[in-house]
Amino acid sequence: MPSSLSLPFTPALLCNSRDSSRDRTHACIPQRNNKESSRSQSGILDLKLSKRKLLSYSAALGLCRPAKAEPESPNASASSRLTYSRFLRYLDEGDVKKVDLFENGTVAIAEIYNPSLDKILRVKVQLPPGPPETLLRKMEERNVDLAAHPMELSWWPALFDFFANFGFPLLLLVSLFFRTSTNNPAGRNLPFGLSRSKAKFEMEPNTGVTFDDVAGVDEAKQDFEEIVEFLKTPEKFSAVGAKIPKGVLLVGPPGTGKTLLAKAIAGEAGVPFFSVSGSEFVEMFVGIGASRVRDLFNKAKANSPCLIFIDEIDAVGRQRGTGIGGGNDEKEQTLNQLLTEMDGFTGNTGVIVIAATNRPEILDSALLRPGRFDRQVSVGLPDIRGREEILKVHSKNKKLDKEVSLSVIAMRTPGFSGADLANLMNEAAILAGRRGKQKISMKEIDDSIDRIVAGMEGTKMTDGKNKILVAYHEVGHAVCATLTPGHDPVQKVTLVSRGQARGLTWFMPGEDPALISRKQLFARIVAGLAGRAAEEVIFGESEVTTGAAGDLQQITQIARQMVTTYGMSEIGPWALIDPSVRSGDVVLRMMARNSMSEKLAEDIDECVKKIIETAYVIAKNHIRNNREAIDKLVDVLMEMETLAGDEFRAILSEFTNLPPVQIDTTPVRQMIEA
Ligand SMILES: Nc1ncnc2c1ncn2[C@@H]1O[C@H](COP(=O)(O)OP(=O)(O)OP(=O)(O)O)[C@@H](O)[C@H]1O
Ligand SMILES: [Zn+2]
Repeated sequence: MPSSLSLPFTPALLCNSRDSSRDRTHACIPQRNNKESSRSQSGILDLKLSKRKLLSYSAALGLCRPAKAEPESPNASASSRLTYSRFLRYLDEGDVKKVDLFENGTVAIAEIYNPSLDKILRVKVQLPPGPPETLLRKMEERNVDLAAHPMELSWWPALFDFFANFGFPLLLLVSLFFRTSTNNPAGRNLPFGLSRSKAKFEMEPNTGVTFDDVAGVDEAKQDFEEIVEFLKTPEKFSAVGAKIPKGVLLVGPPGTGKTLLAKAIAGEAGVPFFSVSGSEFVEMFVGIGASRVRDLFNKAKANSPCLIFIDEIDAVGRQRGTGIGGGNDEKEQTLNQLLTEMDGFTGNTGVIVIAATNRPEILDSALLRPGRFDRQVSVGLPDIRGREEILKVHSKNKKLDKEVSLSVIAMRTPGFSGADLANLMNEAAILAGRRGKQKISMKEIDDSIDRIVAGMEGTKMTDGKNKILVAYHEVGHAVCATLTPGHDPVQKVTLVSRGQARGLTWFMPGEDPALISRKQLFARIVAGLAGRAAEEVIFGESEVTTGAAGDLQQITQIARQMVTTYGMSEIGPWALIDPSVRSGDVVLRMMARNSMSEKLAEDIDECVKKIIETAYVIAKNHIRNNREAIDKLVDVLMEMETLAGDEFRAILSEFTNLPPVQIDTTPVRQMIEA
């Protein structure tokens, strides 16, 4: 079976973490394929091997430069790169001897035996974020000497790499540098007029953003009210000897409005807003970051009261002294300078520093000490009410059709961040424009959600065996989901491909995924297995395809989490894996597994297997017992290509008694408001 057929149903009914809710909304969808970062938020269902990961994985592969010196080269050093796929090949052949993992397991330095040279070569391999457990297991099985370093790879191998690529031009640059600096004995200037103190920060005298522009983060806004007051009238606080925090750490996943919130604080207080990104502080030349920090604080103090916003503080604020060879001097100097500046605020200088990160756990503890960033404010992904509020903000300047219901959109978009929702409304407006409409209708919004979640619409499948197979696979998902108590209702089933998915079955969530019962999780496993079950029952065991790969990854993940995280198995209500062990933290995950007894690890596998086997039997029974209905549904789907949830249920109910469907936001709202 061609691998292109793989993942026709990329099962998202089966949720994940950052996108957990989203997946829940739309079963059978691939993870979003738009801007994604490896920064993930631990959530109720953290699917490590989600499609999102697979996408970023292939992106990582795509990013690998053609190996400059593959291990065949006798000159290979650790800075020689090897593509991930070639690395896997060496691993399969047993030629990988030693692997050191860095950067949370995303970068490996591997020692590989090259038989033709009879030599061991050191290469650098970019791994996908959160390398699959199977990769670790494979390395263990092949007796690879594996060491994980909870630190970042020091800058010098990167420099090595840089020299290997740009050695000659760099020599030229260096000679130019000396020429210019001899002209300027103070050495204050760098080549080509790049002044050492050239500020890389931006200053907005008035952001024009207010709290009304930031929705769904009421608690965070409350936390900042006092700071706004202070920035408005610092003297009021100084007069009574009140000490106002100098630094606040804003923690939250990407796109949740951290920058917007910081701007709104400055806007509400009517003070200038200085912003800089942590990664911009750090430059190749040691000392520049520190001088930029000095510069920034000097300018801020001269403009007080004001607000400094440091985005991605983790880029400079990681724990110090952890790189190979003692760490990265430039970063350390920058961080030290930042600490010095913050300590240097005596009394109320009227400068507040807000820093944003989505990885507070990797920050140097010195940053979090009293007098520095000693307050933390969290902004999470918005809940259903928050999404509705954010949608209101972003539909203010848009012409919406009367039938457009923001609460229905909010319901259909669990897992979306504020930035995603802003993007959604914009996409819908563009689509309406392209369709020559005067107003945005629900159709444009629905299409935009599909596009954001599942990717661009693909080419139509031609009639033939593959199309029939995908139709049975999708109808299998939809029928089993409908017949299994606890599953969300089908929103639509379609053979229109999107992204890498050949067909999709979408579900309408009944509520936000804050609390999911065991029954619901089990129902997702049954429905997730139903595509494969349909293939097997209808076409025979030997005809099943690679199309269920994504489904299987997701349901396995859910089953494993039921056992290890949610205490929903015979092992009992224990957290067998520390929830802080997030999908990306491969090092911690390995340690967690290693610290477990053999017996416990076996028991976990046994329970996971049992859950999946039971669910598979149920799914196959549903397919066998409803064959007539399924055949009819496949006929109609082949003809129409897309079936709306109601149409689907109407046909299915001709053959079987269906449980009543409730697609109504009211109960959710009542629940939230209660
Ligand atoms: N809570 C929100 N209310 C209204 N709009 C929002 C909200 N959150 C995000 N947005 C929209 O998304 C855009 C991007 O958000 P912003 O840059 O503030 O996120 P961020 O958390 O700083 O992201 P990152 O971590 O990626 O820097 C905003 O300009 C705004 O249009
Ligand atoms: Zn499927």
